Amino acid sequence: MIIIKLVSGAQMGQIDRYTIEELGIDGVVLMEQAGRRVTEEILAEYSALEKVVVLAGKGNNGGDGFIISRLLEQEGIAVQTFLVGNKDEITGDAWVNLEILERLDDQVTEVTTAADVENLPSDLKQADLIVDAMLGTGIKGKLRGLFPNIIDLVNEVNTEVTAVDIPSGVEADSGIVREMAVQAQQTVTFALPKLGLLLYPGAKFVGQLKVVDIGIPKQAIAQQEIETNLITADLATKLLPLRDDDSHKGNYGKLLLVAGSTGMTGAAVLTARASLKMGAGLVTVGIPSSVNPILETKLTEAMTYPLAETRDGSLDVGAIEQVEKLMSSRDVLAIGPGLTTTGEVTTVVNKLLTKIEEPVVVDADGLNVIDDLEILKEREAATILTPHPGEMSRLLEQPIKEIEVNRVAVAREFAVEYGVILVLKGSRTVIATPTGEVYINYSGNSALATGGSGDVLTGLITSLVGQDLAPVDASIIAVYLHGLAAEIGSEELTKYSLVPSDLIDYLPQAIKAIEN
Ligand SMILES: NC(=O)C1=CN([C@@H]2O[C@H](COP(=O)(O)OP(=O)(O)OC[C@H]3O[C@@H](n4cnc5c(N)ncnc54)[C@H](O)[C@@H]3O)[C@@H](O)[C@H]2O)[C@@H](O)CC1
Ligand SMILES: [K+]
Repeated sequence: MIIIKLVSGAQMGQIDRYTIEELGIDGVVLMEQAGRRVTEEILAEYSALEKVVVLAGKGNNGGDGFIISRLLEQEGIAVQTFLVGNKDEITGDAWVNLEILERLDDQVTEVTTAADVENLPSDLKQADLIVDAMLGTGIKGKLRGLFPNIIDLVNEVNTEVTAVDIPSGVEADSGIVREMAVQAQQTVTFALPKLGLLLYPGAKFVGQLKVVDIGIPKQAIAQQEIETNLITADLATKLLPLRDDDSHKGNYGKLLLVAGSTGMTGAAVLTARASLKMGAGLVTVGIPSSVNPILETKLTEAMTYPLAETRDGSLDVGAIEQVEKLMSSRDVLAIGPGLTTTGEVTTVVNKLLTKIEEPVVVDADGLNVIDDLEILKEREAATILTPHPGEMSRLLEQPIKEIEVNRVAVAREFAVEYGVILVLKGSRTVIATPTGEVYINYSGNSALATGGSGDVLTGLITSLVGQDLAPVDASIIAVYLHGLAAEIGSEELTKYSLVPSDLIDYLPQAIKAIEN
């Protein structure tokens, strides 16, 4: 599948409602499929189950749990079902399934008091598997009642857990975990992945994620406007530009990278090398003149251009005209890595953002010195901003924490408001477009959490924009390959030892993996 849509809890609810009310597929039928699919995944994963504990909540997630209890019993497995709540509080489809279970004489034990909770640990410990069907997409606010205690117990025992739809305690819309959530080894989710399964901190609790079809028709999904997509390998493959044998360097873009300053030439080198390795035609690095000789020795294929500088070795306003001139024969500008924020850098960056008529990628110090966001709205060519949460926090004048718990919404609102492509970095990088489309990246690991990896990403994005890719497509491929190179590289070098220049060395393997 090339595009995988990601849904919020509310969107999934709408899809369910449409399926039931407009299409007339009974909710009990959907629930039966849901329970059956989870049971199949459990049986496929665990071949020798003897004892299973199903923990059910009072909503439809619990209803799925009752079905799983019934189906596992039918397989000859000893199942104990606990309902966190009173039986007489159960309604609708969940009630139908609770009744069936009771008619089959499969006991459902109510857990309603602290004393009941104290009795749970021995059963949890003795089980081969716990099925978490307590809370699904219907969770609201802080965990109430006995849930915090029960979730603690589940996480303390050594028994493996399969979560139904979403680990209890994780919010489907955001991945927010208010105080705790069930730590699952496997999560079987219905129809479409929920955002909260991919976004941190929720993602940590999911274990292996399986998305199963429960018979919701495509039409019900199409009827929802879903603007959040998962970046898949297939999507990266589809977008990767082909290279024609009958081509020359002019076909692959002329890049100008304005980067580096005294003490930070490495940033310029990483950006330039990454852009070349991604296939750029011609790369020029504009750098404060006194450090130009360093770049000349560190870079072989790229050209360098000494720019006017102040006494401290950072850009001087004289660089504005120089860059404008250079850009008259270049296709794309990247500005920011290693520039520093001192002296006249602010004026240089802000002026260039208003003057340059080609696409611009702004990163690092380039982002830190934007003093008026309104100038972004006035640009006609594409602008790609690649902040990490700290830079985003400065741009928006909002605490990092608020950005971290709201990555998708923050990125989307900013991209729409200012008409830019926003690449909000972090585990699960979020790319948002001026029309409000969002792409979430799944590749990558903690090896990327080190100074310099952002410079590599900037090089990749700029390179692909230079190769005439739409800015959003360039960002999608770059972010995906960047993460994939980290995954491949850290297999050999470990997540500790992989450094950004290694990322560039592993880029060819990442490209090979997605090349058709
Ligand atoms: N709607 C449908 O047609 C289908 C829904 N399915 C299941 O239904 C689930 C959603 O069901 P519901 O909307 O009933 O919601 P849930 O079952 O996820 O949760 C609702 C229950 O949790 C309680 N609750 C909510 N927040 C709480 C908190 N913070 N602390 C303590 N208790 C809290 C509510 O009082 C209510 O009893 C999905 O996750 C999925 O598992 C599946 O059966 C497939 C079909
Ligand atoms: K659950």
